[in-house]
Amino acid sequence: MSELSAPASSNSSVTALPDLAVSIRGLTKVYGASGAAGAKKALDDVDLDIPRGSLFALLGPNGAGKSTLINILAQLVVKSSGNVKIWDIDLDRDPRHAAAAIGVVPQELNVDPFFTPQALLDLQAGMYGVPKAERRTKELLAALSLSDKANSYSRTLSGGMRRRLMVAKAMVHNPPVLVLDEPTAGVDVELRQQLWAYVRELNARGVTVLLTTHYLEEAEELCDRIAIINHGKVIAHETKEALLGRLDNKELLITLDRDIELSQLSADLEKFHTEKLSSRRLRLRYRPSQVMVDEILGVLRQGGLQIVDLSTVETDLEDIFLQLTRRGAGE
Ligand SMILES: Nc1ncnc2c1ncn2[C@@H]1O[C@H](COP(=O)(O)OP(=O)(O)OP(=O)(O)O)[C@@H](O)[C@H]1O
Repeated sequence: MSELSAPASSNSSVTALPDLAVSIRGLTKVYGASGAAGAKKALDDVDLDIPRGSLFALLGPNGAGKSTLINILAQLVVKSSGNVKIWDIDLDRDPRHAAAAIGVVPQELNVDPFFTPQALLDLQAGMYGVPKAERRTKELLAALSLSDKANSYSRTLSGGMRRRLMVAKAMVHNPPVLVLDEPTAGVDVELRQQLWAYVRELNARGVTVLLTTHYLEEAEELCDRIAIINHGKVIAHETKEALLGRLDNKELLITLDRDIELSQLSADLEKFHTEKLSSRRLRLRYRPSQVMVDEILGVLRQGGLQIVDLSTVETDLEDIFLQLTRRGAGE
C-alpha cells in the first residue's frame, strides 16, 4: 500500500489536538410516529467519549441505535437533543467544520455505476472543497489497491472493490476521524483481513477510527476500546481489557498423571466448582481477581496429585455481550 499523508488535522497549522476525537453528551433521538408505528426512542441520553487515536468499536444487537448514532455524526439524521462535538467542533454551532473533521463509510454500497473510481473521488474531493493541487486521488486509489481500476466504470467493480472505494471516498478530505458502519458485513475473509490491515494502518498514522460491528471477533481483534449499546442506551464503555476483566471468571483445565474420582479430591477444591471432564482431566473455575492459579495448584499438589498439563480459558467478548445485553433487557 502506498503511503498516505497524515490527516490534515495533525499538520503544523493546528497547535493543540483535542484529547477527544468525538464527545457526545445526553444524545437522544426520537423518531416521530408514522402510520401505525408510534414514536420510537432510538437513542436515550447517550454519553460517549472517543479518545483521539483510538480504534473504537460500537457494538450492539440489531436495532440498538448504532446507525442512528453514526448518522447523527454524519449529519444525515437530526438529533432530538444533546450535544455532539467532533474534533472539538460543536455540531450545532459549526456543522460545516464538524463535517470536515469526519469521514463516514456507510453500510450500503451506493456507488454510481457510471462513474470511474477516479472521477468519483475527484468529485467527492470537490464537494469538500479540496483544492486540485491537494487532492490525493491517486494515492488513495493505490492505498486501497484500486489503481488498476482507476478508470473502469464502477459497475464493473466487485463488491469488495466497491467497499474499498467507499473507504477511499470517506478519506478524500483527509479527516482525522473515520467512521465505518458495519464495514465487513457480508465481506469475505480475505477482504476482511485487507480492510482490517488498512484500518490499522490509518489508525497507526493517527486517524481515530469508530466502527460499528455485529462481529464480536472484529471488535476483539481490531479495537482497543469498546462501547456496547442496547435499546438506545450505552450499557458498557471501557477498554477491551477492562471489559474482558468484567466477568472476572476464568477456567483452569488440568490433566493429571492418573485417573481420579472427584470424591478423592480435597474439600478445598470445592470452592473452585471442580468438574471432571474425563478420567484424568478436570475443569476448575476461579476469579482471577481473588485467586492466583498457584493457590489452586498448591491445593492439588498437597493432595498428592501431579499435574501433567494445564491451560486457562479466558472469558471472551461474546460472553460479556450476552450477559450485558440480557441484563439490559431486564432478564
Ligand atoms: N427513520 C426511522 N424512523 C423510525 N424509526 C427508526 C428509523 N430509523 C431507525 N429507527 C428505529 O430506531 C431503532 C434504532 O435503529 P438503528 O438503525 O439505529 O439501530 P442499529 O443498532 O443500527 O441496528 P442495525 O444493526 O440493525 O442497523 C430501531 O428500533 C429502528 O427500528
